[in-house]
Amino acid sequence: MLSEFSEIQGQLKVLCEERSILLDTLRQLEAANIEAESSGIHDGDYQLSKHEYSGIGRGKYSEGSTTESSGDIEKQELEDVSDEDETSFHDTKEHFTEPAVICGSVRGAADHADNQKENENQLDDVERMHGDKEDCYSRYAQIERRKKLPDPVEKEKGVSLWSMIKDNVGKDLTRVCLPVYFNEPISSLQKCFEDLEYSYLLDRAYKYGKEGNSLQRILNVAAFAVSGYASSEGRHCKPFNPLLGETYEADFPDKGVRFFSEKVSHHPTLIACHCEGNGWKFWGDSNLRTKFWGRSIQLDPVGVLTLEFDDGEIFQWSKVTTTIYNIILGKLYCDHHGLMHIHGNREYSCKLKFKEQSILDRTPHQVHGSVEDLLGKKVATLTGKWDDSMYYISGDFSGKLKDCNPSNASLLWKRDKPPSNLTRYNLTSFAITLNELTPGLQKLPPTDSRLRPDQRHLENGEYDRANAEKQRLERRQRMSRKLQENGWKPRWFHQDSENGSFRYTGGYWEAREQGKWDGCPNIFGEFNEELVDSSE
Ligand SMILES: CC(C)CCC[C@@H](C)[C@H]1CC[C@H]2[C@@H]3CC=C4C[C@@H](O)CC[C@]4(C)[C@H]3CC[C@]12C
Repeated sequence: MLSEFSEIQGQLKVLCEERSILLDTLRQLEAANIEAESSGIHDGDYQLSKHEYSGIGRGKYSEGSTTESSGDIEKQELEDVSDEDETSFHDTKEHFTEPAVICGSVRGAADHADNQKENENQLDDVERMHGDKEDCYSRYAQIERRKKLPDPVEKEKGVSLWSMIKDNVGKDLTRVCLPVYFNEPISSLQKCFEDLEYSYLLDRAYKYGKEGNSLQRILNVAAFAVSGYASSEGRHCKPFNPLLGETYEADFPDKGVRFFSEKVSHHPTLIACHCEGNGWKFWGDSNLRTKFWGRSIQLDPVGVLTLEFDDGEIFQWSKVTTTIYNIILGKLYCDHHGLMHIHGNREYSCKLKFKEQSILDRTPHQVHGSVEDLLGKKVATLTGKWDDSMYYISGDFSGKLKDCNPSNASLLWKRDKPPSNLTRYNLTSFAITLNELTPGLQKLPPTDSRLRPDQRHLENGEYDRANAEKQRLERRQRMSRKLQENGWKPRWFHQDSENGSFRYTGGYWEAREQGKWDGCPNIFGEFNEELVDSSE
């Protein structure tokens, strides 16, 4: 009896080991997949050698396999982001762990010298600021949105993963479909809208600028640029790579914004977006340049984001580098680092430094920076963390943050609390609402991400069906190169012939009003598979 038990225990141990090796291998595959997608190489362009697969079977794996499989990927060197000649920033962790905060949204930066005595409790201030946020919202219609994802229909199955690998040993990866196991039920088009979760900062920036407070305007814009990163904390799954021509609309009257995005190119992968709020417009297109470092992947977003206020003030910036660590072994996490320069066309510009996390760093995710006037004089200092909050102090404290009294710090932005119903995807409350088919969405075009079947099945926890559909749609995706070569054009964006950036051509919301979707093909439907083969 005892020996039987220990035998079973031994078998279990072997199975567990095999499972974790399998998961690591899948991570590697998926990592190669990310690299390929963003370099314009499609999922099917890999070959995984029999040697590597049989390695899995034997309980070993080759660490270099992803590098090998991505051998033909165009390797682009990174621009050297040298910050040496930039502002020298001081580590503020001693001073800003528990600052007493004055709400940035209530007063202008200039008043602060008189208000040093004010030592209010941080919580009250956050509430006060959030009260201000509510004020912004209450003008708009309220829409009832879901608080959690649907309960999964099936249980998650490790076993089917194993059989997937087992069944594909030695096969050309063109024929292998990577399982949805590593995906989150959100497409990259929807993920772009996550950057607008804290769009109230832009409403606030607009209001301040209109009142003549341009310093508060840029401070809120800077907080907005940082706030977009908050949702990436604790997220370990990959968004769905949209099909060419796939779109996503987000009409959020409750936030006073309307967002629209389209996948405008598959080779290279490019997404364009356009968002309108009260008194401002925000647009951009994004492409990722990737570098594979063995254990980590570095993603460098290429492209400029533009924010234009109705009074003509414009701000432009680019996103910083994101590195995903531990893609082979260990706990996967991502960090954002580098310099973000927010260029304004009027009085102020802003420089923000996202500090690279080091192993010994007790306070990771720090962001420091300053606002400069036209003469380069620092008029305000910013400090905070991209996954938590941003504060400012008026005046130049970049060189002497240590001497400054933390009660001067004013809160600009604080991240919302995580939802009470955490899923394995770690979506924020906002992200949970993005793929919901709310009652008002009957007139969606056939290209909307919400109608993508594999993503819907994953959201419902129907993993087998999701995998089958993903495989079918990936075959369709392989036609994209041919389509583009044959002159395929985005439906809602136009590429500027001079700088290559994409601008919204208009008409989407008007077409939606009438439910008229001429020129919007049923990209998720059935297609002629012969066309796929001829394109390869
Ligand atoms: C199996 C492995 C390697 C899966 C890793 C998946 C996750 C962590 C990766 C896949 C794609 C990544 C995203 C791709 C693009 C951007 C835009 C950038 O401006 C901010 C980071 C962000 C939002 C990345 C965050 C991390 C991310 C979601």
